This record gives sequence, structure tokens and C-alpha cells, in this order.
Amino acid sequence: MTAQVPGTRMAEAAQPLLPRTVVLVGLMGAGKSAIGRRLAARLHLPFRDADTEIEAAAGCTIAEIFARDGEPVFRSVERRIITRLVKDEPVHILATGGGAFMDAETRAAIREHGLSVWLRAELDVLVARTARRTHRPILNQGDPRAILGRLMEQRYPVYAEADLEVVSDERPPDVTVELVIDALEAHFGIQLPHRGGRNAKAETP
Ligand SMILES: Nc1ncnc2c1ncn2[C@@H]1O[C@H](COP(=O)(O)OP(=O)(O)OP(=O)(O)O)[C@@H](O)[C@H]1O
Ligand SMILES: O=C(O)C1=C[C@@H](O)[C@@H](O)[C@H](O)C1
Ligand SMILES: [Mg+2]
Repeated sequence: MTAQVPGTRMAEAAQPLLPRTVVLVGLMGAGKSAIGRRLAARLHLPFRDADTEIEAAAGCTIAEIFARDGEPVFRSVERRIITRLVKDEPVHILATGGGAFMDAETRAAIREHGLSVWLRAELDVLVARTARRTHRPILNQGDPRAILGRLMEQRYPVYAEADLEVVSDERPPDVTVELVIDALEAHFGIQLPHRGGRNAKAETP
């Protein structure tokens, strides 16, 4: 076992940068993965993506799980994995899949152990962002705009239960990251040291 120098690593471990894991929720294309990855880098925190973890655990893609086992099996794997991830140490940034927060049990686990942030985007933004790739099985079942519009109606009232809400619009990803950091600082009443942002100067010795 490595010896601990008193007052250094132990003290850091006792005081995480954020009190809780930040869990990004929202529709496909909202930017949970893209913004989550950047946010984690800015805050020097680990980044986890539930969709990626599900694929690693299953040894195949989400599209393959949908095609082979069906959506209910996917949802139960998703529930198990997110319930575990949100409790994982250290505190981290966790991007969920678009449907995850719709599951009552998953939502309860996120509420108990994490801090949820809804990335809210308008239909045009979601359509434009999801059009670039075809790996989302739900959007391959028909007209993506009509599907996303229907999902907005079903899901937005539930996403609205998230602890925080941040708009994700046409502005560059770094702007959205900055908005999330603002929302976290206001919520926790803390100032976060982050590279490239307003507090960057405070980080330089
Ligand atoms: N301002 C922006 N904010 C977020 N993403 C942006 C922005 N501009 C362009 N993009 C692109 O839009 C896409 C957003 O998709 P992303 O995979 O992050 O969404 P998601 O919410 O994780 O969706 P899913 O639920 O399918 O996992 C990415 O390809 C990202 O690079
Ligand atoms: O919104 C959804 O239901 C989904 C979103 C993706 O992140 C994946 O989790 C999957 O394609 C289902
Ligand atoms: Mg994603």
C-alpha cells in the first residue's frame, strides 16, 4: 500500500470538486455526450457515458441490442448500468441515453445519488444534430423529425423534473458548457476552477 502524505492526497479525496456526480439528461442530439465530455475536461473530472458502458457490457452496439433483444431488454440493462454508474466514485460527469430518465427507477437513483441537468433543445436543433449519424435505432423507425417531435411531447414534462435546466442551442458547445458550469456554481453555491473559463486565472499559480 502506498503511504499517504498527511494533508495532501487524503485531504483532496475528502473534498471532491463537486458534491455529487452530474448526470446529463435530455433528448437524442441534446448534446449529453458532446457537452458532457467537454464539461468533464474543463472540470478535470472523469467522464462516463451510459450508452458506451451498455455497449461495452453487452459486447455489441445499442442498435444490435434493440434488433436482437428489443427495447424492454435494453431498458433493463440501461437501468442496471446507470444505477451503478451514478453511485460510482469518484464524482464524475455522466451522460445518460435519451430515454434513461423516463424510467422511474433510474430517475429515483439519479435523484438520490446525482445532480441531474436537463439539456433542453428545440426540435430544429435536435433534427440537425441527429441527422449526421444513423446509429440511433429509435430514429431509424420513421421520419426523425416526427419521431423527435413526439418524443418531445412525451418526455419534456419528465425531463423537467431534473434538478437543473440548461438550454442547448445553435451556439458553440463551449457556450453550453459555460452555461452548465454557471448553473452548477449557482446551485451548489461554489466557484469551480476550470480551464479556459472565467476562473482560469485563479488556477495559475
Ligand atoms: N452546440 C452544440 N452542443 C452540443 N452538440 C453539438 C453542438 N454543435 C454541434 N453538436 C454536435 O451535435 C451532436 C450532439 O450529439 P450527442 O451525441 O452529444 O447527443 P446526445 O444527447 O448524447 O444524444 P444520445 O441520446 O443519442 O446519446 C454531436 O455530434 C455534437 O458534436
Ligand atoms: O432516446 C432514446 O430512447 C435513446 C437514446 C440513445 O442515447 C440510446 O440510449 C438509445 O438509442 C435510445
Ligand atoms: Mg449520447
